[in-house]
Parts: sequence; structure tokens; C-alpha cells
Amino acid sequence: MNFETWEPAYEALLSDFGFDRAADERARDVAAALASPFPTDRFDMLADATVAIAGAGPSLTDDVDLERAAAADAVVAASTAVDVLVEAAISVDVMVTDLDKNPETARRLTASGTPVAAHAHGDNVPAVRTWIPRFTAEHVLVTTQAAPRGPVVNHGGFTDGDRAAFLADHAGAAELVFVGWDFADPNVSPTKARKLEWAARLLHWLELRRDARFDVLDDHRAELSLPWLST
Ligand SMILES: Nc1ncnc2c1ncn2[C@@H]1O[C@H](COP(=O)(O)OP(=O)(O)OP(=O)(O)O)[C@@H](O)[C@H]1O
Ligand SMILES: Nc1nc2c(c(=O)[nH]1)N=C(CO)CN2
Repeated sequence: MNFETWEPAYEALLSDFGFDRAADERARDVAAALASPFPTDRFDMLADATVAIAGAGPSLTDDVDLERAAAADAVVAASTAVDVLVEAAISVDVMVTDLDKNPETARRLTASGTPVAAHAHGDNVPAVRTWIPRFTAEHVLVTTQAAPRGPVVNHGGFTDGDRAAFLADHAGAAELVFVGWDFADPNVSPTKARKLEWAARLLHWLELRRDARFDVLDDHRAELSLPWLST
């Protein structure tokens, strides 16, 4: 996904959440000064592969979801989903995070050579300043939801989980399977519920672009609007 294609969705979510685009851009620039170029072939293990996209919903601990993750060719995991999978002895190939919950997990992964896609946005600049310098530079890809600049890329997506799916798509994954996704989770805050709704919208957009159907959306697809596509 290039930025021109992403931008209408980005503008729609900025206005829905009241986020400040200039703050996202400042975060990107702070991160760009701390980032190193990331070789494009680092995600080659995702190309033509069946990739499990692990969210951190409560269903991730279900046997069915853990088995699906273990059976995939590769696993891209969002934030705290990494800890759950590692605990279940399932290895994670890429972590996607905005550094707000388990940055020490991300640090450890980069130290052992596993790539981490670390997201800079207008509300996490202190975490970016603290954590990016502590990571092993060659294993960190810095991402933005604003326009890409320098070593900072934008492959699309908003929450950690849907960004994981857009990243796998960008890397040429043949099939995406979703584990640990609970869009109707009653135990999340109102803000998190709105973020999950955006994750569902963006995943629906991704399935349309891929001419695929993600079974995780089956109970939700009918209610999802993608207003940026109709303008
Ligand atoms: N029920 C759920 N609760 C939390 N996350 C979920 C759920 N279902 C799917 N996810 C996905 O798992 C990702 C990781 O969630 P987690 O709560 O560990 O991290 P987070 O840092 O709060 O995520 P984010 O900052 O993207 O909101 C979310 O970004 C979301 O895309
Ligand atoms: N500006 C801003 N951007 C975000 C935010 C957020 O809280 N603020 N949260 C995200 C996923 O939780 C992703 N992007």
C-alpha cells in the first residue's frame, strides 16, 4: 500500500479520533532521527507464505488458535500477543507494536535478531525516545501512519494487529490467517472498542484489496462502513 492510497483512510481515522496529523508527523521525524535503514528483504520469509496474524484478544489462548498459529509458515504478532505465543512455545517471526505495553519484549526480540516493527505516532513520542535507542538497530523497522520519510515507512494500518496484516500483505504473504482476534470483546475500554472497530474496517479493506475473505470478519462485515472509498 502506498501513502497516496492510504491517505483517505488516514484522514477519516484522524477526524474520527480527533488525532492531530502534525503530531503524527513530528513523531515520525523524531523516530526517523533514531532509526536505521531496514533492508527490504528482511521480510522475505513472509513472501508466498501462510502467515498467522496474531491479535491479543482473549481467544489467543484457545487451543484452536494456538494450533492455527503453530501450523502457519510464519507468525506476525501484535504487542502482547507475542508474550502469549512465546509462553505457548510458538515462535514469532515479526512483532508489531506501538511500544505502549510490552516494550521490554520488543527489546529482547531485537536483541535476539527477530524483527520488530515499531510504530511512532502523535501519542507515543516519549516511548519512541526511550525505547528505539535501546533496541538492536538492525532489527527495527520504524513505521508511521503519516507520510513516510527517510527510514520510516508506512505500509498501512492503524492498530498493532491490523498493521501486522498490512505488513504481511506488503511482504507478499499468500494467505493471512487470524488468531487471537475478538472484535466483540466486552472487556475492553470504550476507546479500545473504537480502535478495534477501525481495525475491522481496515481488515475489511485489506480483504477487498486482496480479493480474499478473512473468516475473522464473518460476523462483522455487514456492519462495517469504509467511508473513504465512497468519496
Ligand atoms: N479483544 C482484543 N483486545 C485487544 N486487542 C485485540 C483484540 N482483538 C484483536 N486485537 C488486536 O491485538 C492488538 C494488540 O493488542 P494489545 O492490547 O496487546 O496492544 P495495544 O498496544 O493496546 O494495541 P493498540 O495500541 O494497537 O491498540 C490490537 O492492536 C488489535 O489489533
Ligand atoms: N495519534 C495516535 N495514533 C495512534 C494511536 C493513538 O492513540 N494516537 N493508537 C494507535 C493504536 O492504539 C495507533 N495510532
